[in-house]
Amino acid sequence: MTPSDAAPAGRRPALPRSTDLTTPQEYDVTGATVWLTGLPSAGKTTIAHELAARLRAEGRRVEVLDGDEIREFLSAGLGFSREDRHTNVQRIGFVAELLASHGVLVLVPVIAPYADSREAVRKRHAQEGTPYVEVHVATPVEVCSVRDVKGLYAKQAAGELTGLTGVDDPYEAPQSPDLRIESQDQTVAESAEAVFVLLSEKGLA
Ligand SMILES: Nc1ncnc2c1ncn2[C@@H]1O[C@H](COP(=O)(O)OS(=O)(=O)O)[C@@H](OP(=O)(O)O)[C@H]1O
Ligand SMILES: Nc1ncnc2c1ncn2[C@@H]1O[C@H](COP(=O)(O)OP(=O)(O)O)[C@@H](O)[C@H]1O
Repeated sequence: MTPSDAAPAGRRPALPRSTDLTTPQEYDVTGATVWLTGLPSAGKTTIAHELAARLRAEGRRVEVLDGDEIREFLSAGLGFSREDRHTNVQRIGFVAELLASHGVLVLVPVIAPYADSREAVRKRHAQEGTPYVEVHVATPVEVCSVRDVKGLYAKQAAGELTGLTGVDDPYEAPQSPDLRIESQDQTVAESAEAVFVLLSEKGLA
């Protein structure tokens, strides 16, 4: 590596400028992690997929790191204790940052209930110089429990499940997210559009 190739402190080296990449856009484009935090049934997954479709239509490379899929593979064996949730969130944050550092827009619809876990992910991104955006899907628990997409609120109420985030397990709401979405007052398209506008304003979409 020559001195001119050296990366700024804390940043992994950029891809070398070589002729074997098909187009300059492949490495000039800025990636980012967009973390959608909120209660079960808040709308995180739905907004992520709506936004992903919109971004792909604009020609962006997008990955959705879905919480359920991650728990099936990368975080197989982890439960919902505070420690396991922290480990899960750090693993997802690690993968998200890697992808984002290579120009991918990474959408992460994962509860991430603890402020210190989210802060650690934000710090990792800052250390690597990778953009990180926090979106709080702030749907009230009363609305989430009526939606109850996976039947978890009903199970908790029936005594078949304990430790449900926002009911009998903590959810530490972000104090100053980059965006707060009140999904109970919006259509899915409006919620996704709000994130898209934010990304555009930040030069990330
Ligand atoms: N006890 C309890 N509390 C909260 N959520 C629960 C629980 N048990 C199962 N689930 C379902 O697990 C889905 C994935 O959780 P996450 O990986 O996003 O959670 S965490 O960030 O590790 O806390 C999460 O998905 P979403 O509903 O999409 O949020 C829940 O449906
Ligand atoms: N503005 C909105 N944004 C996102 N979801 C919404 C909105 N309005 C209604 N919904 C509905 O709420 C439910 C949210 O479910 P889901 O996306 O799986 O939540 P989560 O991933 O947060 O657990 C879906 O049935 C979705 O259609």
